[in-house]
Amino acid sequence: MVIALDGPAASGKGTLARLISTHYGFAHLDTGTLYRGVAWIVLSENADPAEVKVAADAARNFEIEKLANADIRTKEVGAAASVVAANPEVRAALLDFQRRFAKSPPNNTAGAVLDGRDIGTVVCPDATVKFFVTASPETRAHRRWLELVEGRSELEEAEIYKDLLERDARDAARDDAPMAAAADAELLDTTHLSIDAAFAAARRVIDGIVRHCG
Ligand SMILES: Nc1ncnc2c1ncn2[C@@H]1O[C@H](COP(=O)(O)OP(=O)(O)O)[C@@H](O)[C@H]1O
Ligand SMILES: Nc1ccn([C@@H]2O[C@H](COP(=O)(O)OP(=O)(O)O)[C@@H](O)[C@H]2O)c(=O)n1
Repeated sequence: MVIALDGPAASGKGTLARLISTHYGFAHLDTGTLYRGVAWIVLSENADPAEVKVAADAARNFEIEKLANADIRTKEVGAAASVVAANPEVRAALLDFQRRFAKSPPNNTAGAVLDGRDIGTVVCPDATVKFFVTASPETRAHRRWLELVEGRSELEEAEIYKDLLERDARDAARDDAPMAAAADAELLDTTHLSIDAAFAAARRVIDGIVRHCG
């Protein structure tokens, strides 16, 4: 069983994916880590994320273990991730790993949960359950600000808001696997939902589909 969660930055898809994976005992892959990882490697080589060949080489040689001590959650790495993610060669290099994870999750778990931007549309179009998780831009910026200020108190919320909108626009406008809700995705707007309430809503959808199928 595969559960796909897509949606814009800081909408809560990763939080939901982690809770779902723990609750159902499924393996979880945060696919944003792959794009952030490639971006981090490019930036650490002092190269430009927009350089097609450099980013493609980094993606082809990518190993998740290389990120052990990398700080990939920063705003700068997020912005560079959305630049390398628009490169079709980068996307092609990372596709196989994601599909293999979904098909044969590690530790033989009964299912896999993947979150990203194109899981329900491109990576796993046959996923059992698909969510498109959203929240208002103001809510998302506030959540990301709360998350980032812990380590980097100089960041302004307005700066984060601008960055999220730029990243969303780039992710939605690219030609290859743009961020989009699959036609059969459940829309989950978390703007006015606590984490617990969003998780309960997701569980109702999953349990309903599983009951219907099984
Ligand atoms: N429903 C919610 N209400 C309040 N905060 C939330 C909610 N969902 C997620 N968060 C918080 O918002 C931040 C971004 O969530 P995250 O799951 O990382 O988003 P995404 O994976 O979509 O980028 C995290 O600090 C998380 O704890
Ligand atoms: N399946 C995916 C996952 C991430 N990405 C890219 O990677 C960037 C970082 O993804 P992320 O999921 O870590 O970002 P957040 O939502 O956590 O801020 C996104 O802005 C996208 O450009 C993608 O293109 N496709």
